[in-house]
Amino acid sequence: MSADQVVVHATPALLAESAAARLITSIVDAQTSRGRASIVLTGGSTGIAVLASVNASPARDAVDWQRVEIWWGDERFVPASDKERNDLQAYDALLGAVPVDPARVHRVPSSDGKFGDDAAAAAAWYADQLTMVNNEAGPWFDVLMLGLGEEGHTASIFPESPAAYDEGVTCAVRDCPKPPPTRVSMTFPTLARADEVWMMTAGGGKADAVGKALGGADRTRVPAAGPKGRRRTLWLLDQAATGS
Ligand SMILES: O=C(O)[C@H](O)[C@@H](O)[C@H](O)[C@H](O)COP(=O)(O)O
Repeated sequence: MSADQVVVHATPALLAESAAARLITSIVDAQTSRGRASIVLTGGSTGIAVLASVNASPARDAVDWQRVEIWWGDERFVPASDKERNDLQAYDALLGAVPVDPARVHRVPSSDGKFGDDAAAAAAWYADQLTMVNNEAGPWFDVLMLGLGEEGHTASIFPESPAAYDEGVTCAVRDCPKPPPTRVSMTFPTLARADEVWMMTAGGGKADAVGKALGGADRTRVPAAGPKGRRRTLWLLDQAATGS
């Protein structure tokens, strides 16, 4: 596994624009070489800003949006219409403006969906979808995007939480320190199934977590240290998140 690569941009806006350009190119490259592309979206301000930048990009429609498999690394387990939903924020930022194939947009069930308030059942269903769709050898995802929190969480895996030790495909997260409290998250084994992992964050508040993760912290204590791409792991940061 190659060493993590760090790319630093002067501002959060440049980070979002650059990551958006990188994402468009990565999807086009995957579709050219493999006939399809599979990406994992993240919630959080940086993750959504990247999607908005993709939508605003003149190159947006270089992507064949019909042939993109779209997943979420984590989702807030709230009603489908709740603006806290990562999928709703992704639709507002990008997915509502491009011709995605609904059958290829893999949304995590909501708390008012077919499993009611059973987050574990929703997580299990999502795990089944992941294993059913990704039934070939090799990476499940071309690009897996993640944010991270000031205390080092990524997706909805928080330090020293049960999710940090879960060896399944997905898990239900309860009493999450970051509201909303109940979520569904991919686990470390699933976050390890990407060709490329992009850790994307901005702001001085994240500098300590970034430094610890890049410094080889244990993933159970600093979950952002865990996810690594099979071919490449990129840290896409603004200057403030480097702490310098
Ligand atoms: O659903 C979520 O909340 C996200 O997946 C979460 O992991 C997020 O990416 C980080 O908390 C960073 O969020 P910010 O970029 O807003 O700080």
